[in-house]
Amino acid sequence: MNEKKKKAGIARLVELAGEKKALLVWSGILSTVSVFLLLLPYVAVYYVLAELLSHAPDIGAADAQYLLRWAVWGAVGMVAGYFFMYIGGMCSHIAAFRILYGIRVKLAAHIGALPLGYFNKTATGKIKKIMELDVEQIELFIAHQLPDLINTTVMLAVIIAAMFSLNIWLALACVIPMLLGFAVQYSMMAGKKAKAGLKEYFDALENISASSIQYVRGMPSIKIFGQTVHSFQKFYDDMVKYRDFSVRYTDNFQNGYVSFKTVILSLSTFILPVGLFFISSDPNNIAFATTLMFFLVLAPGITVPIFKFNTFASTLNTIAEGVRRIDEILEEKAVREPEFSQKPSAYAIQFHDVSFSYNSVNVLKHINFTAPQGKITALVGPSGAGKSTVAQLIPRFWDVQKGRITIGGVEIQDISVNDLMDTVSFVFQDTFLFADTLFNNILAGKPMATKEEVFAAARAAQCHEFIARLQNGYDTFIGEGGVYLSGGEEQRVSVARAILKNAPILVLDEATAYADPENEHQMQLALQELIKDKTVLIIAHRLTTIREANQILVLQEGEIHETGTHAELLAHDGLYKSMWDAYTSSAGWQIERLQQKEVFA
Ligand SMILES: Nc1ncnc2c1ncn2[C@@H]1O[C@H](COP(=O)(O)OP(=O)(O)OP(=O)(O)O)[C@@H](O)[C@H]1O
Repeated sequence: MNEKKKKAGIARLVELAGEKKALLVWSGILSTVSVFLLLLPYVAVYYVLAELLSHAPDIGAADAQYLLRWAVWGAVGMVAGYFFMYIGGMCSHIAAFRILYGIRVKLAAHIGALPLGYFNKTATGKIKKIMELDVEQIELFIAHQLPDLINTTVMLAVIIAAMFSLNIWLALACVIPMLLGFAVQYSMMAGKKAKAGLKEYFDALENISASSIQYVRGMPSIKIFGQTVHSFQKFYDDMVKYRDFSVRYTDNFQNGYVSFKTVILSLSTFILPVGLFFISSDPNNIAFATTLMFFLVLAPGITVPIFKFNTFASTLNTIAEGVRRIDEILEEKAVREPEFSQKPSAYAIQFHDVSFSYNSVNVLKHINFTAPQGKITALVGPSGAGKSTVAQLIPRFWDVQKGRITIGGVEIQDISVNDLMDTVSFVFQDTFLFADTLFNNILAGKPMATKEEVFAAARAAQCHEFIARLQNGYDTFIGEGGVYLSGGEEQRVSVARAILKNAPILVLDEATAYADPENEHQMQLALQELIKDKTVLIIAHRLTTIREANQILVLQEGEIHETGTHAELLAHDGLYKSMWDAYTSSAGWQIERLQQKEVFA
């Protein structure tokens, strides 16, 4: 009930800016000072006009000194105004980059604390767009538009006040059309329809960002199947949607904007008839003629701040939407950390009646098993049975909804995320290597490791030889601009990383998937080194790789269907036996080759 009202838009942006807003205040003050200075040339024009018109029949009688003095004041105002504007701009730029940095660090820290399950592929594009584009928009706004907003508001207020103090009728002739123009624009840019349109615009951009990442990643498949961009339906649809939306959006606002622009550019047209009406009734009123001329000079000058002001309505909406999306990430629930981390002293993994659903689709039902310390437990089963989900629950990709998972008797939610990550090593099917040297890629397993430790891990993972053959050895750069490794080589590098990390629990999810028969043997040697004395949970479709496991859990439709050793399960003649028969008949020739290799090894 007492929940603090959530701030939005600029107010939330200022909140996000935190203590860095002092510079923003300075920028605002300096901008305001510059406005007053930049108005000096207008004041000079007014007094010069007054002096000249008061000597209308004989302009040569005007006080030249007086005119010169005002001309100098006008010039001084202009130079000083630009100087203050420059300093104000510097302040706002420094503030903007600091705030930008602060927001990115905050986002990065929060993203780092999110459960690993959050990072599915769609989220990647979305996060990328928010961290790059939305944050960038905020930088532009703070550096340029916020000082302009202050500057323009003050300038308009002062000019309008001056107009009314000079002549109320001429001021009304100028201000009424201006207000009407704004009203039309505001109703279009700040109305519900515009906000909905903006949301649609941001969604369209996020979709394009996400689907373009998928498009680029999926390029090999698209090429192999000889298809075109049109065939990658999602990307194509998103681009069409964006195009149609942009045309519609522009079309909606075009009428309003053109009317607004026409009115503002023709302010003199409204001032002139009113002025002429008054002059006709009192032709000798020099003071009024001076004021009228001043209004006519001022009218084109005032259009610049008016146009700037006009863009703010849409900018404010854009910023509000950007800030909302940044908050969407910041509000994403981080992994809940225990108040006091308990470190397990033993490393058997136990699932106690665990059930789990993704978005209310139940994928694991009442899972109970123990993966004993120092032993190998294999998870097998048909595709979609829930094997990876079981494995991913251990390092808390997601938290279980029912039941408990313990390591050495300690519930995983009572172990701090850092300690849990130190306890568990993961080797995935899709290895992620950083765009860095091979040495640093292995070092990531234990950042404080010595060179010798890194080399020893690489030797144990059977990758030392191929690394040594590369021209730059361990200093070879991986990825863009460097060398590309085969899938099997990449997997061995990630095994080297895991060997270096030397965590007591090891989860291998299809870790040998990319190994061909030639390097499968090497991969097996690497894994044997890695799993020594560890609690190992291994998922493999190649059933030959898990024959020696101490226990095999057979999963089907989210339930443990059978448990036993390879021999026991074959004797049982159930699901495992039929999987084994299917596997060995389809892969028979490969097994023969591997067995031959094992004999000769
Ligand atoms: N992030 C996710 N969001 C929603 N559903 C998911 C997610 N990940 C997996 N699923 C679903 O959960 C079920 C189990 O998936 P899981 O990947 O655990 O199975 P698996 O046995 O490892 O399959 P495979 O052998 O094909 O890798 C599947 O129906 C899958 O579609």
